[in-house]
Amino acid sequence: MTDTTTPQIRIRGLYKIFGDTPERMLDKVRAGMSKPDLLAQENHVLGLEDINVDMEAGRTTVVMGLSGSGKSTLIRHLNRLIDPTAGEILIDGEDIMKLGPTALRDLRRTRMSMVFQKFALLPHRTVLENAAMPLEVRGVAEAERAEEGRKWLDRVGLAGYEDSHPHQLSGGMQQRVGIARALTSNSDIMLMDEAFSALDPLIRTDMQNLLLELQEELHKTIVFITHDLDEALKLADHLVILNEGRVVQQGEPQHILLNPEDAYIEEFVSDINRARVLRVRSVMQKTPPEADLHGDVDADDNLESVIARAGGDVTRHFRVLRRGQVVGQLAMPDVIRALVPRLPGEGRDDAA
Ligand SMILES: Nc1ncnc2c1ncn2[C@@H]1O[C@H](COP(=O)(O)OP(=O)(O)OP(=O)(O)O)[C@@H](O)[C@H]1O
Repeated sequence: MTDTTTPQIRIRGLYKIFGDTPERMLDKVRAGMSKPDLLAQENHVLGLEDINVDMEAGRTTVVMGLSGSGKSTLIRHLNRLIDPTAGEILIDGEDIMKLGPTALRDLRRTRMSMVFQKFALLPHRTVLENAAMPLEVRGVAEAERAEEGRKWLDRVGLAGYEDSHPHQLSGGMQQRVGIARALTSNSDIMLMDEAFSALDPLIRTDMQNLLLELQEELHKTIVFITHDLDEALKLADHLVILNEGRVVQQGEPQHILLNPEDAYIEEFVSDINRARVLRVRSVMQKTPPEADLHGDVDADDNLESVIARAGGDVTRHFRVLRRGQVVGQLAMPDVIRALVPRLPGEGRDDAA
């Protein structure tokens, strides 16, 4: 992963108000009218309020929030299933509100793909036909689409199931077909709306790992919606937390975990297994170590593995490597401090 990034999707000052006269409600919302007041006094629903998010090319942006926080409303703006009440959505620098019907169809068919919570496979079509569907819609010849479909089915672990029908597969396998179908479309942008939420926990973990593996290789611009914080922390390069239609905090997941900006986020992250989620790079000291440390750890190791390495010895002090280069040092007290959430009355941790 490089450190230089470009936003492929930019959301600027986006508002969505549901009701009969949403534009007339904008000034009231901008003047601070709350979501409950807007509903009680004006009979309008505040879906999204002043959303500003940049989604980088080749990275995974996770939008996380509880039910009703506005996640689906947000993702549906990206392919214009919903039009905003105010604000802009730029994809590759282009304002998608200005697209004509042909350009909009092109955006939906070739520039982005979707993976749905309920898989949305065609029951009477074979697995291969489902996987190749984006190419069929574009009028690609059968032999070519079958080849592409096979390639991606193989890549998601479904070689040998080409002629099966969706109902013959388990939920996890059906979602693999959903992912293969998205990859067959060869679009840069993948929208994933609660894509793993219908799966059993172990299968869900498998699918998350599959997505991480594919992403290492393919560098898609993924927009992943979830209500599950563990999933969000695992998958996100950039994490956007929504509450009541507003972005309450966004940034690198490790940074959010170490620096919750308000009580809502603090409470949200309080139950997380920090040792598993936090990485050495986020808590190490960046100064070069002096000699005679107790071995090496990798900047991307999680703290759980460092604790295992230390074997109960709290005086251990490691050298930190990234791609074979020394990038810092990590003492066990740094690890312990990062694992204990901020106590009342203390200052917040400093993130890397
Ligand atoms: N068509 C609509 N008309 C009126 N209100 C709507 C409409 N669509 C969404 N809303 C409201 O907008 C808010 C955001 O809903 P949204 O479905 O985007 O949330 P969500 O975070 O995706 O929730 P869930 O996880 O339950 O799907 C909610 O208050 C919802 O009731």
